[in-house]
Amino acid sequence: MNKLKIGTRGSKLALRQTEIIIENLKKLYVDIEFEIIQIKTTGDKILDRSLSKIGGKGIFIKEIEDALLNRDIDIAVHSLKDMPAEVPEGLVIAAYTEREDPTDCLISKDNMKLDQLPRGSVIGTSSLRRICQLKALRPDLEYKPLRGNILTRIKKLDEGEFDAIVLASAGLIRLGLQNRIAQKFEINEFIPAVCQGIICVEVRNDDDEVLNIIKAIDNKVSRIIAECERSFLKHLNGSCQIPLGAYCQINGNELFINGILGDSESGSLYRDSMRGTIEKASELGQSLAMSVKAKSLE
Ligand SMILES: NCc1[nH]cc(CCC(=O)O)c1CC(=O)O
Repeated sequence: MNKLKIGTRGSKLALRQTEIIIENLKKLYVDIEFEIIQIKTTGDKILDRSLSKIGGKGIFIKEIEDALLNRDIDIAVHSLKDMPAEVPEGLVIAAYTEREDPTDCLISKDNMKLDQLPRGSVIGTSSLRRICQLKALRPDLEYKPLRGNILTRIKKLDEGEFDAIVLASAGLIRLGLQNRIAQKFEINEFIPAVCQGIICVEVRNDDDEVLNIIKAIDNKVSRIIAECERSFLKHLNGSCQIPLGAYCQINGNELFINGILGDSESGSLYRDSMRGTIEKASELGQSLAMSVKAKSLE
């Protein structure tokens, strides 16, 4: 292998994340060349509707997976939180990165924190998970949809369309924009998206040569976190249409996962947590899914 073709979206964050993967690979393989191939996905093309309204799973992923299956690229780099729970036949996640800061954060006019925003302030976010959790803290604010890549969203805030917006801290940190963060939400009080902050590398599962190269940069802790949180996602049949979030922490052999399921109509939030050993990662994610589901049906 002398050249690796890497498929990615063309947003600044996607390209920075691809650079991170290349940096990790370059530490181990000095002779491999990298070619970056930018691919537009449905999520990049449709910008006037919420993800919850576009519907479907993997709208930032599908076209890149097709390129992988067609052998137009050798590997694909994705934000793991954008990946559906089921990976298509013929593909496999060969590596996860160390998790970047998993919190959600507030970016606001005059750097106001959530509890300093005047009643009626306009918050920009299209995420049902974020809206449910924000409404529980500030039912007196107004919530308006906001789509587009991170720089577009910050621009809309700066132009006065919103008083505050909520983003993943990881994306801002990766783009060197952490100085814009007014407040990071307390992680177990404001549960992140499943696998927020983790980047993954997807490969064809019959491509042994590439698989061997990529497996070398796999982070084993992130792999266990992904197994647990994505099992929670899978058993709730998760997509952008359902407000849900999970946060798994590993301490040695011990695993702790906190999860929420919301009801967009009523705004109710159902939460629970599970504790166990890392060998039971996927069972714990499943039990947690069953528990919050049962609470939501009570
Ligand atoms: N849905 C878009 C998306 N996918 C991953 C991230 C952030 C980076 C990450 O979670 O690793 C973002 C932007 C955001 O939610 O602010």
